[in-house]
Amino acid sequence: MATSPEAQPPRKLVLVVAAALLNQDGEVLLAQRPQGKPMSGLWEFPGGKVDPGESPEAALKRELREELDVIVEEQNLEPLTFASHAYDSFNLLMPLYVCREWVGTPSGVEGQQLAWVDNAKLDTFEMPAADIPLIGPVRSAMKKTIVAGKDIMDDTSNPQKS
Ligand SMILES: Nc1nc2c([nH]c(=O)n2[C@H]2C[C@H](O)[C@@H](COP(=O)(O)OP(=O)(O)OP(=O)(O)O)O2)c(=O)[nH]1
Repeated sequence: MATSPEAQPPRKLVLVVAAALLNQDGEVLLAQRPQGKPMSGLWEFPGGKVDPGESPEAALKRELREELDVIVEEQNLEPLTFASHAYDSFNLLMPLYVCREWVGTPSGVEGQQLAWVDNAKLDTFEMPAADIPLIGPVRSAMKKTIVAGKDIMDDTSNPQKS
């Protein structure tokens, strides 16, 4: 007998916010989930759960400070896309922001490995199932950085363009 959606056990909704930090070379920062946590070893976008009463942007600013020791301004968090994924025990809803400006050098405060990853290598990092549909939009944002950077270089090397 086919199961109707109503027959599925209820899962709680978990709201997580995450950031694709993009550097000037068009690379994105990924963090490896530490041992002892669910999905350990997989590579994810830095972020975490939104606390009750907290705005998504405030939560992301807090998580990036706690996890990476970087300061971001909310105005530098640009909404990109979101993930909506049914894990076995919960439904994940995860807005993903692009961040191109921050203060500080990202470091793995909680002992997590970090990697700056270029477009060509993104496929080689194993990510949580929820993140797979995010890769396309992140790649587009990475390409935009490189195109914008090239325009700036072209402008400085060609004074007649200014
Ligand atoms: N930060 C982040 N979390 C992700 C991504 N993809 C994905 O499925 N997740 C899931 C993993 C976790 O279940 C949840 C993130 O919550 P979290 O990092 O605050 O929680 P956690 O499981 O590490 O542990 P805890 O804080 O509850 O102790 O979202 C991603 O790209 N970034």
